[in-house]
Amino acid sequence: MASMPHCWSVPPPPAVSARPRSAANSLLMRPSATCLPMGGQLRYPYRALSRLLGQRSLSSSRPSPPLRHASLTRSKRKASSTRTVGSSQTAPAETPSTAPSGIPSAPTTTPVDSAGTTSSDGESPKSPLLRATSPTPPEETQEDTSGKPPKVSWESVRKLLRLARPEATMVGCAVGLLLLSSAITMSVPFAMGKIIDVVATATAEVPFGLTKGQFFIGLGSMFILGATANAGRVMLIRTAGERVILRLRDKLYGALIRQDIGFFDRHRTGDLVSRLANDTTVVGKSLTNNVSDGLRSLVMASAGLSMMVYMSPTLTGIMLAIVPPISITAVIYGRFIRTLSHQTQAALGDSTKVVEERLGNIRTVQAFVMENAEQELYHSRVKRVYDLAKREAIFSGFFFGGTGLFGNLAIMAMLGVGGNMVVQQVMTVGELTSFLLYTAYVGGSLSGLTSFYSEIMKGLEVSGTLTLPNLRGQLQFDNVAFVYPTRPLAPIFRQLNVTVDAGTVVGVAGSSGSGKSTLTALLLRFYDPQSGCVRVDGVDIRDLDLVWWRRQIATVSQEPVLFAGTIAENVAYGLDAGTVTEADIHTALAQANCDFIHHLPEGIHTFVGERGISLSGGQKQRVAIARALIKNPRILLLDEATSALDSENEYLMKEALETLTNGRTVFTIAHRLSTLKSCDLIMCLHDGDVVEMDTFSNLMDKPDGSFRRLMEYQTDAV
Ligand SMILES: Nc1ncnc2c1ncn2[C@@H]1O[C@H](COP(=O)(O)OP(=O)(O)OP(=O)(O)O)[C@@H](O)[C@H]1O
Repeated sequence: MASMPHCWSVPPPPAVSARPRSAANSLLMRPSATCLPMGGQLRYPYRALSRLLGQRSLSSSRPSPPLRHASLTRSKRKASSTRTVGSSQTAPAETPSTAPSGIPSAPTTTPVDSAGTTSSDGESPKSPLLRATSPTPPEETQEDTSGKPPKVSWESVRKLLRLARPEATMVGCAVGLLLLSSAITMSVPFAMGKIIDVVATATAEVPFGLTKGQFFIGLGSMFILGATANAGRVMLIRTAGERVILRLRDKLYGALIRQDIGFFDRHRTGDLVSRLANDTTVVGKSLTNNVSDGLRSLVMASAGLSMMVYMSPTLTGIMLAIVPPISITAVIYGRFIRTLSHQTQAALGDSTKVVEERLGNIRTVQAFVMENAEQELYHSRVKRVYDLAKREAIFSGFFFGGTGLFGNLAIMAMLGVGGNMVVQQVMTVGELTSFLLYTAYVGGSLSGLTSFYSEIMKGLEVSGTLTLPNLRGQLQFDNVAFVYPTRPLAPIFRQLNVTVDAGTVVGVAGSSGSGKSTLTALLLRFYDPQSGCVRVDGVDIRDLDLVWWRRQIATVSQEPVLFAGTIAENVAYGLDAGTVTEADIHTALAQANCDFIHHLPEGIHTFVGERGISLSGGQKQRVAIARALIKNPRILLLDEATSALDSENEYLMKEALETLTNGRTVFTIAHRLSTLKSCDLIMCLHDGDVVEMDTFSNLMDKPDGSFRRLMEYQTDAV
C-alpha cells in the first residue's frame, strides 16, 4: 500500500518550457496541458489567436483574392514550401496518463515542441496590439512582462467554442462515449475492492449473487466495453481537433496577411509563424480535448466524491479537512512559480529575437565586424533566461517536494484511521482500498477541471466597401494627425492640410524624417490617421474597398522588392491570374526599357533569385516600373533612388518613368534636381506640415524659402 500512488502525486518540476498550470492542478496530478513551450507571451494562444482572427485588420472584412503571379511556372514550388508553414511539428500528443498502479488519471495532452521554437510577440495582455486606427495611449503600448495571466472572458470563450461548432456531431458522439467510459472507469475502484474481499475472504459475498467466475468474466467484459468507448472517444475528439486546427490555420493566415502594416511593425515574422504553427494547434486541441477532458473530469470527480461519502463519511471528512488548506497554499505558491515561468518565457523570447534579427542580417553583422559584440549581447540574454530558470527550478523544487510531503502525510493519516476502522470491522480491507483508489481518481479528475484563459479583442469594425468607377485621382490630406503606433509620443503630422489635383506630378521634398514616406504610407492605408482623413476625389479613403483602392495605386520605391520568382511573375505580382497575358508582360517590360530580358536565356521566365539578387539595381528598378505600368494605376507613388546609376541606366530609368507618370497623379519623393525640376509642383514638408507648395522655379526664387534652403544643403548645384 505504501507504494500506491496517491492523489497528490505530482508531475516532475516544470522545465523552462513547461509551466505549472496552477498549484492546485499540479498538486493533484496533471502537468499543464494547454500551453506550448514557446517564448514570450505565447502563453495565451486563445486570446492571441482570437485577437488575430477577430482583429479589425484594414482589409479583414472581405475575402481578398489571393496574391497571384501571372505566369506561374514556379508557383507550385512556392506552394509546396508554404505548406510546411504550420505543419504539425508541434502537435500535442495525447498521453493517457496512467499511474503506476494502473490507476488511470485524466488523459493528459502533452505538448510536444519538436522544433523547440521559442518566440515572443511581446504582446501585452492589456495592450490593444492590433487596434489599427484608434490612438493608442502610450502606456498601453508597453509590453507586459509581468507574466500575469490575462483575465478570462466568457465572451471570448464562447467565441472560441464557436470554432468547434462544425464538429458538434463528432464531439457529441465522443461525449457519449466519454460518459460511458467514465462510468465504467468509476466502477473500477469499487470492483477492485470487491476483488480483494472476494479473493482474500472466503466468506465474502460475490456481488449480484454471481459466482466468482461470472464476476470476473463480467468485470473483464465491462473493461473491454470501457476500453472500446475510450478508444472511440479519443479517435473522434482528436479528429475533430485536427479539423478545427485546419480551419483555424486557414483563417489565421488569411487574417495575418490582411493586417495593417503597423501590426507587422510590432510583431516579428517568427512569432507569427509560431502562432500559425503552434497556437492554432493549442487552441484547436484545447477546444475539443478540453471539452472532452473537462466533462470527463467533472463526471469522475463528482461520481468519485459521492462514492467516497457512500463508503466512509468519516474518512471523506478527514480528506476534506486536510486537502483544502494544502491546496490553497499550493495555489498561491504555484501562481508565484507560474509568474516566474512566464518571465522566463519572455526572456527566452527576447533571446530568440536577437538570434532571428542578427542571423537574418548576418551580412551587416559581419560587415561591421560585430560578431563578438553580438555574441556578448546574446549571452546576456540567455544568461537572463538561465537566471530566471534557475530561480524557477529552486522554487519548483520546494513546491513539488513540499506538496509531495504533505500528500504522503495525508495518505498516512488516512491509512492510520482507515486501518483502525478495518481492525474495528467498520469497513473491509477491500472497501478501504476502494476508498483510497477513489481518492486518487477524484484527485486526478479535479486536475482536469481547468478553465480556458482568454480575452478577445472585441468590436470588429466594418471596413469600407466603396469603389469609384470614374476615379480621377484628386488627393487631399484633410487635417490629418498621425503618430506611428509604436511611437505614440512622436507625432509625425499634427494638422496636415494639402490638396493635389488629379494628374499632377508632385515632388515631395523635405529634410530626412520630415514625413515624406509617411505620406505615401497613409495613401496606401498601411496606416490610418488618428484624426482627419485622406480623401480621393472627395471620398474618405477609409470608405473605399481597400483591395480596390490599393489596386489604383502603384509604387516604385528606392529599392524595389522583387521576389524569388521569374521576371514575369514579378511583373504580374498582385494581378488576378488570367487577367494578364505574356504579351501584356512583354509590353510593360518594353515600356519600362527592360530590353535586357532579351539577353537572358529564359527571357521573362528567368528566375531572379531571392529579392531579385541576380539583377542589377537599375534592372530591378525597371522591372518594378514594368510592374507598376501593367497595373495601369491612377495614382503613382515614387521614391526616387538616391544612389547614382550609371548614365545609361539613368537615361533608361528616366524614360521609363516618364511613360509611367504620364497622365497620373504622382507623389514622388524626389532627390535629384532634374526630377524635382520636371515635377508640376513641389510640396516641401517641414516638421509635419507642408510649409511650401509651388512650382520648382517659384520656390527657387524665394531667397529664404525652405525648399531653396533644402536644395542648398542637398546639392551644390544651386
Ligand atoms: N514604422 C515606423 N514606426 C515608427 N516610426 C517611424 C516608422 N517609420 C518612420 N518612422 C519615423 O517617422 C518619422 C518620419 O519618417 P519618414 O520615413 O516619413 O520620413 P522621410 O521624410 O521619408 O525621411 P527620409 O527622407 O529619411 O526617408 C521619422 O522620425 C521616422 O523615424
